[in-house]
Amino acid sequence: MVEWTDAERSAITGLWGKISVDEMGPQALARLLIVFPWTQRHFASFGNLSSPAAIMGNPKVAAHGRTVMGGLERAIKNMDNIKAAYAQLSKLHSEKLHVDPDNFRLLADCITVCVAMKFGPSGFTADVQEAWQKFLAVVVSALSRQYH
Ligand code: HEM
Repeated sequence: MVEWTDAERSAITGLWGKISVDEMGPQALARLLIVFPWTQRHFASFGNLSSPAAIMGNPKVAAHGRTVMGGLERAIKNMDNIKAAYAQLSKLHSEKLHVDPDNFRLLADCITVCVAMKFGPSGFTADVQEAWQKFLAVVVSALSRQYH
């Protein structure tokens, strides 16, 4: 079981409170598809992904970015049992969507880059970064749990 200090909890929930899912979700998913183009193969039904501009302007990318980022709310609300909170979502990504679990970490890193750019060094301090990356590592591990 993951232990959180009070300082980590407040850093994570404080940062989450400032994050706009509608802004960060589309940015992070677009960044994933641009920087790691092999991830595009899961989104063949999304239409035009032929260039960074096409990806950033694609409304289906934006909508799914909001879905994925909104999915983090579940972990925020279940910080003491993230594994159970994501059991179904892990099964979906493994058994139905066949997403390679390495990609979870790539998306987590894209989210962190977008958040760091948004809040800068004064908002995204070293302490906040450490707690946030621990949080995303737990999310990634929980999502990878149902793979075998
Ligand atoms: C932080 C990591 C991730 C989270 C929290 C997450 C969350 C979600 C959520 C909440 C859904 C909607 C599930 C539903 O409709 O019941 C979803 C669907 C999906 N996810 Fe993820 N996801 C993550 C990473 C990824 C990655 C890395 C990929 C592929 C590279 C991916 C591919 C998909 C696909 C293809 C769908 C279905 C899209 C559709 O057809 O509507 N996910 N994900």
